[in-house]
Amino acid sequence: MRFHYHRAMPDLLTLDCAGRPLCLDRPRIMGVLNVTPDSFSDGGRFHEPETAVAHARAMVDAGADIIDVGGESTRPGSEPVSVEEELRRVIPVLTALRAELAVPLSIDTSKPEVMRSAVAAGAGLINDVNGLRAPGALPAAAESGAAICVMHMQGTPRSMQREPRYHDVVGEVRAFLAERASTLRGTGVPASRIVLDPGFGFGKTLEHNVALFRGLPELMSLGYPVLVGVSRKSMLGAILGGRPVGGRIMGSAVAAALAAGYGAQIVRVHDVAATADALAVQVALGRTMGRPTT
Ligand SMILES: Nc1nc2ncc(COP(=O)(O)OP(=O)(O)O)nc2c(=O)[nH]1
Repeated sequence: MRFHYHRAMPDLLTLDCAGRPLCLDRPRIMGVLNVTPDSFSDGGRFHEPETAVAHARAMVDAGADIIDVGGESTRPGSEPVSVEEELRRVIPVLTALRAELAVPLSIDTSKPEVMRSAVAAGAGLINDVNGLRAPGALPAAAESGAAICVMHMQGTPRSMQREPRYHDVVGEVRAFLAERASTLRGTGVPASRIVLDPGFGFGKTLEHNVALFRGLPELMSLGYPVLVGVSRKSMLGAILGGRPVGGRIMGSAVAAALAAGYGAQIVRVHDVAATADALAVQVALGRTMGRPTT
């Protein structure tokens, strides 16, 4: 059975990361580098620039195509970090990574000041879990020249998991992402700089996350690359019968392969080697709904 190429999908095979292109001819791996003391699964492990750079290099060696540097935890119930503190955490790491690594770098932030400084320090993609909703975030991202990953979140990290509610989670998330993409395009940002992300675990119950995952083809039909981040998240813990964070590597790798099978172009993960294996098998044996089969 031939899978028809998404007509809505532009012939977009390269994400423009401000001079470091990310080719989307196959599923790509975004390696997570949390430079925080309190991230939900690896907080504090890479707090120092030296250890952060060493971990980033190891992720690239294991198959990461882009490194996502984050200075503020967005786990449920997390407290915001000041601009100054976030800059203190991420800028030295971005500066060192820019000099050491050839892959594109991403900054995981919602603050326009951090976006601007991070791009100046070498970030080629702005990853905003807040969907550019902070004052000044949209122009900062648009003017940066970097690629932009816009993610859906209901509420804020502090409150989002209290009582997530949707009438039609896939339809509502799709509409939000469509509006964000259209608004960015209206500022002159080309499609080649836009990535969309449904935001698994950000103001969603397990049922919402499952519906969104199975609804990925509807997000793909918007015609932009889709990024999926479920690595080590509590939705997998629930699916695995309450499995703690440290026991979710296999589940995360399987989910990454399934996301790629639905056509997601980028997966954001902590465990790069396991994910690289899972994606290699998926590409070799699986269906790729977002791309022609021959
Ligand atoms: N685009 C995108 N960015 C994200 N950033 C952080 C997290 C949360 O995971 P992690 O960074 O491991 O935890 P923390 O926020 O506690 O640092 N998830 C996503 C995601 O799903 N998509």
